[in-house]
Amino acid sequence: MSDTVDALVPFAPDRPKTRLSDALDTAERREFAGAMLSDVLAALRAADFSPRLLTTEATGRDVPETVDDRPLTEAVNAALADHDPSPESPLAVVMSDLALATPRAFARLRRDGDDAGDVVIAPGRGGGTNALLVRHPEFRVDYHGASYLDHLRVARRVGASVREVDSRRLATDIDERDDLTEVLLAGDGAARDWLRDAGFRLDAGDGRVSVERTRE
Ligand SMILES: Nc1nc2c(ncn2[C@@H]2O[C@H](COP(=O)(O)OP(=O)(O)OP(=O)(O)O)[C@@H](O)[C@H]2O)c(=O)[nH]1
Ligand SMILES: C[C@H](OP(=O)(O)O)C(=O)O
Repeated sequence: MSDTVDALVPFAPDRPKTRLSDALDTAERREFAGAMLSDVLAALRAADFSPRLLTTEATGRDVPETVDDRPLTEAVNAALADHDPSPESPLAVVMSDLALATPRAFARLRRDGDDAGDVVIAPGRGGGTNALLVRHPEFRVDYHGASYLDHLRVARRVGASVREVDSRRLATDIDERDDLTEVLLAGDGAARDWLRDAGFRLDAGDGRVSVERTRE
């Protein structure tokens, strides 16, 4: 396997993070999604991945990108077909909202050896699939819903072995207001800084840790 592994990072800057609408307005969601993406790209690079955005519109960022406005599953499957993954040329698919991800956590996806796995899955809390590393040419994705279970089924159908990465940092995707607590507790990058600058603070007032916004 070459030293650097290609990593596709789906990104939808046109309608970012709608489930955070109760915490952030549209412009803020765009900025915060961009900050999380910056953290993910930096951690991937530090773990020797070579990231490429799969984005619904051009971002102007200093990273290679493919613009594809088809729905997520269709766009990722087109990229998988195009890449034709193999043990010598794997393709990772990593979501852009993993604000706690570290180089060390991403490095766990790309372990070599006999038990490396034809498909490596880092499940998200709640049944999603936050990161994949695909070495099998016939594996295809089916996102949304309990995609983790769907991906286990797809792997079984095409005869691909599965290795699972059980990592709190990869399992924590930032979708809802409560998830912002995790960013303030365990993040150390641009997303954590963005939240602090926007006035978000941890609040342990009633014994349960949550976030409060001290100013708009
Ligand atoms: N290229 C592409 N990326 C997408 C699309 N939908 C979501 N994404 C990205 O896929 C990842 C997971 O997205 P989700 O958390 O399911 O959805 P989201 O759009 O970020 O947020 P919600 O609007 O709250 O569902 C994130 O990196 C998104 O930017 C899409 O249609 N095309
Ligand atoms: C893309 C989707 O993300 P979620 O809706 O679980 O955040 C999934 O992982 O299937």
